[in-house]
Parts: sequence; C-alpha cells; structure tokens
Amino acid sequence: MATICSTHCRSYPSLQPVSSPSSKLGHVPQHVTLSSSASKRFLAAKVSLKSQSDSNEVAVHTHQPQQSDGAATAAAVPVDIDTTQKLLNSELLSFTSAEESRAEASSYNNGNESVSITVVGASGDLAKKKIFPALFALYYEDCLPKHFTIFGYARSKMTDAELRTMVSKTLTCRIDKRENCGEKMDEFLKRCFYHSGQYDSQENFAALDKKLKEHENGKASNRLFYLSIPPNIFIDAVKCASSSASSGNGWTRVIVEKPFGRDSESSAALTKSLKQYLREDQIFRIDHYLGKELVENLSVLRFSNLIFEPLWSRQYIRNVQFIFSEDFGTEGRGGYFDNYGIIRDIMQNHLLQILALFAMETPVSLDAEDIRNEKVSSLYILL
Ligand SMILES: NC(=O)C1=CN([C@@H]2O[C@H](COP(=O)(O)OP(=O)(O)OC[C@H]3O[C@@H](n4cnc5c(N)ncnc54)[C@H](OP(=O)(O)O)[C@@H]3O)[C@@H](O)[C@H]2O)C=CC1
Ligand SMILES: O=C1O[C@H](COP(=O)(O)O)[C@@H](O)[C@H](O)[C@H]1O
Repeated sequence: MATICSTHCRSYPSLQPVSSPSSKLGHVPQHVTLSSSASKRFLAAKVSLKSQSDSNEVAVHTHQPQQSDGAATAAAVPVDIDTTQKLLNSELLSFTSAEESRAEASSYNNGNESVSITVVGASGDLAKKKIFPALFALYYEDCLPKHFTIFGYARSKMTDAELRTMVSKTLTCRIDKRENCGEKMDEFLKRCFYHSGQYDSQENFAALDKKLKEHENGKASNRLFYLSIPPNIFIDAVKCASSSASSGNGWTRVIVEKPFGRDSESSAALTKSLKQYLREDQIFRIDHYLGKELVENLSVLRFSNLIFEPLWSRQYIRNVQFIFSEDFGTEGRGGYFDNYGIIRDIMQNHLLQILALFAMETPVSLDAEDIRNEKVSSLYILL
C-alpha cells in the first residue's frame, strides 16, 4: 500500500471508500460536479480525502481500466517523471510549513524586532472562532516571534481580562496529546490585550498606537492589522490604522477577509480604495480554505504519489464532486445570506479555489504565483 504523504508528515494508512453525504436536517450539502464523458469500459471507484477535523470532502470517482481478467491496471501505467515533476516532488517532500514559519519567526528575534498583531473586530464571530485559535496554534508551534503582542480592537467595552476570558473559551489543543497545552494557553493569553475604539476614529487608533509602542518597548516594530469586521467598514479602519497606527520603522500589513466585494466591479472599487492607503504588497487577502489540512494535502497527494500523478486526468477520472456540508443550520447568518447570497459566501471563493487546485496542471514550482497561474489557466479551460 502506498503511503500518502501529507505536508504535516502524517501518513494515512489507507484510502477509505467515501460514504454518501448525509442529508441530516440542517445540513446544506452543496455539490460541484465536474464531469467528462464516461466510457463504459471503466469501472468506477471512489476514493476520498477526509481530514480528521473537517466534514468537507473531495470525492474522486476514478475509472480504472479493466483488464480482461478484471484486474485494475492502474499500477502498470508507465511513469515518466520529467525534471519539473522531480523538482516539485522534492519541494513538496522537504516542505514543512511549520518549519518555514519557525525560521521566519526567529529571523525577527535576531534583529530584536517586534511584531504586533491587531485583530480589528475582536468581539466578533470570526475572531473568536478562527483568528485567536489560529494565533494560539502558531504560538504553540513556536511560529510567532519572541517579541509579539496581540491586541483586540472593537467598539465593545472590554477589559484585557474580559478579552482573555472570551478568547480562552475557544482555544483548543487541536491535535491530540499536546504537551503543556494549558500552560501554553496561559502564556499566550498574557500576551493578548484589548483596546476599545470606533473604526473611523483617528483619535482612537492613535490611542492604540500609543499602547502598541509601550509593548514594543523601543524595538523595531512590525504591525499587522487583521480586518475581522464587515466589509462596509474596511476602508474606515484601514484609513485610521494607516494614518494613526502604522509602524514608523518596520512593516505595516493588512489582512482582509472575504468577501472582497460582491462582484467584479465592487471588488475593483474595494482594491482601489485600499490602495489610497496601502501598497498592494501590504494587502493580504485570505481564503481560509486554502489553509485547511485537507486542501493543503491535495497538492502533496497529487504530486508526491506516483500512483496518482499519471492517473490525474480526464482519461481516468469520470467526475469529481466537491461536497460542502455543515452540521449546523443557518444560525445567525440569515441576514447575511439574504443580502450577500450563499453562493457568494462559499462557492465562488472557497469551493472554486479547491476546484482550481484540483484541476490545475503541474505548476513550475510551488511558488504562490506559479500555482496561481496554473489555477487561472484551469478556470479559463472550464469557461
Ligand atoms: N464568521 C465567519 O466564519 C467568517 C467571516 N468572514 C468575514 O469576516 C468578517 C468578520 O466576520 P464576523 O466576525 O462573522 O462578523 P461580525 O458580524 O461578528 O462582526 C465583527 C465585529 O464587527 C463589529 N461590527 C459588526 N457590525 C458592525 C457594523 N454594522 N458597524 C460597525 N461595526 C460592526 C462588531 O464589533 P463591535 O460592535 O464590538 O465593534 C462585531 O463584533 C466579515 O467580513 C465576514 O464576512 C469570512 C469568513 C468566515
Ligand atoms: O467563509 C465561510 O466559511 C465558513 C465555513 O468554514 P469552516 O472552516 O468552518 O468549514 C462558513 O460557515 C461561513 O458561512 C463562510 O462565511
């Protein structure tokens, strides 16, 4: 049995058959099916990639060429790996995101630099559910620099202690058998602070700047603002952060959560407005699906396993289904879905990203731009 390598050096014992997505009440399964014409001489088989923590799946229905005795010939397909493929394989196998992040984090320690992360909209759902737990995971893995401070910023009145209590409820040691997790959580929470302010107040951001400086304690400062707020206040917050709280001697960067507008025109308008205050290389647009283990592992599964690479084509794959299912209902999202639309919420971003990653040709390298170019090409082909 071949080992399926993952970016986290975890091995999967075997490929399990995928079960049909359950249609429990409250589930909203959404399927994107890519089909090519099926040939009768192929047997359909299903394999699934399923991460332990995700309910979302990518189901691949493969065609296995059938020999006269019924045995599948997949393993007998000659494998011709060209130089690019070899390079890619070695990049994939040597790539460990945590190691790279640790190295990046420690580069700030050598220069005695600080990094301050401000979660703008810290009282909200995304901050609680995803951002603080993700920051804690980075801290646990030593992927944050030695001198880092996290500030929550929002209009709600809260003390530092109240922010810590709120955040502590959603921190988890997501992987089993994590050592000293409780201790690490306490250390992490001590580095979290809160500042209450309006999103359009230069004065309130200037007060944040003062607090950040106290924590930076004379060190070179690098500042990251994570916009975890509704899109209609992005520009106000960016304007105030850049004019009243940006770094004087390091970098200032802004992470923007989707939605990046509701259509191409409004997306361009958003970018144009952001660029009044930031250069393009200061703006980081996030699609959190690309950070999911399941999705990250797709590339490794494709390019580092000789059994898949030669089979990954329309010649052998009859259809691919992307199944998005949540085990909860609309909850507080009714108004948002009514205004913005459930398709814009996940389909044209998260699911299309996965589709492109799945369908793209082999990129020249694993650099973000090479992967992006191949993804764009695959989307053109689908048009
Ligand atoms: N929740 C999720 O899972 C995901 C969310 N996103 C995106 O991330 C961003 C934040 O999402 P989420 O945390 O769910 O949003 P919330 O509605 O929870 O808003 C975040 C915070 O922003 C402030 N806020 C809310 N509405 C307004 C308003 N009309 N005017 C001014 N301030 C307001 C509130 O803080 P206060 O009142 O204290 O100022 C609130 O706690 C959004 O752009 C969303 O589309 C993207 C992916 C997933
Ligand atoms: O961006 C979004 O994603 C979540 C689903 O993400 P997951 O990581 O929890 O699987 C979705 O619930 C939300 O509506 C959407 O805005």
